[in-house]
Amino acid sequence: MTWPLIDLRTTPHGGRSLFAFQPIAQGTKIFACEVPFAHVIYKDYRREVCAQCFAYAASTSRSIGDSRTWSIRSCRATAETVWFCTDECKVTWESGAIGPLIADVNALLGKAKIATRRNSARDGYDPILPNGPTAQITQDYIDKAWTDVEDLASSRTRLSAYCLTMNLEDMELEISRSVASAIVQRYVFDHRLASPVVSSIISALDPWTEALDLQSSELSNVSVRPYILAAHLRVYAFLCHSLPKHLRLYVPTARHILARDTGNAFGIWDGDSRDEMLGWGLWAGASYFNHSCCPNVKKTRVGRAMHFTTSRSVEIDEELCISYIDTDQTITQRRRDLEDSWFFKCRCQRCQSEELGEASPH
Ligand SMILES: C[S@@+](CC[C@H](N)C(=O)[O-])C[C@H]1O[C@@H](n2cnc3c(N)ncnc32)[C@H](O)[C@@H]1O
Repeated sequence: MTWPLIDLRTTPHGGRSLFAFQPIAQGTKIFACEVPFAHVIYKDYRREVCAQCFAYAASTSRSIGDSRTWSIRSCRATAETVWFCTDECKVTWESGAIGPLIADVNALLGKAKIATRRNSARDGYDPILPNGPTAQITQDYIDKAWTDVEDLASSRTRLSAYCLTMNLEDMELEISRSVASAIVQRYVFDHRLASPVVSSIISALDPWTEALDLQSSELSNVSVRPYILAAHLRVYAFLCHSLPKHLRLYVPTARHILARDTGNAFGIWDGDSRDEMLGWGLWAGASYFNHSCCPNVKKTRVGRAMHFTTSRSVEIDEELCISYIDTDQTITQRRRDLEDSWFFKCRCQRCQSEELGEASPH
């Protein structure tokens, strides 16, 4: 699928961004990404979220007493049980190559996590970090930590010893599942078990290459939240230890996926009201949209797909932006949200003119 109305260009203010190739009327669908390249639904929501279309059971229950979980399920001996909103979703999921393989892998990861619980005395220190967790964060420090964990993973004996006492946390298991879902997709495409759903912005790229082409936020993320590095190293070690051999080959790419997850992934929400975040996903092509505090594009999740529609008419060569945050806030709150969670200073037109207003004498 090609998208003739949009064009990827480099900006002076925010890396690459999408622009209008021609004037576009309000309400036009300019891009859709049919499936997430990596995703996870949080453990607590798995019975309530359809594994095929991500429909949330509680959104459809009309009165008190209505069931808030789905009852149609797929349970194969080798796989994690998953639930569906309709028989149609179940049939679609079961006839695809990717969903059942991800469920198989998730069953393995769930069992492997239980084995890591044997030592529950981690108390904040993890030998996987070089020089302890308080060292200054630089790119060299991060690179050294990754070299060390790759070295650990090169010996099955040392890796097993480490993993059996690592006490992987629940959120680290969720991150592992998300990375594993990308690895399964790569495996399926490489072995031609299914054709990739190509909905690329850069049409020559397959979804895997496109995901790895996204901007990395590794250094900014780890600098703001140093504990993320230890979590990512544990996820890497855990995946090297737990995945079957044919998938383990792809684990070296985990660092690149993890570096691109924060800063590019979208939350999977229950609906427009965004009361509950059910998990997250990486819709690779969709992450080329920059942010604006006065956006002209609206992002909507339609089942597994992300659709992008103009929210007003757009002129030729105008930048096409969504909003990453609540834009009803003041410039100070917006800046704080973008800098804390997205690690950048917003250079959109609204922020620039509000900045000038702040600077000018009253
Ligand atoms: C999801 S990516 C968007 C695509 C990205 N520009 C690229 O080249 O891959 C988000 C990153 O784009 C940049 N960005 C997005 N919106 C911006 C804005 N309004 N002002 C400055 N930088 C922005 C920031 O570096 C941010 O971390």
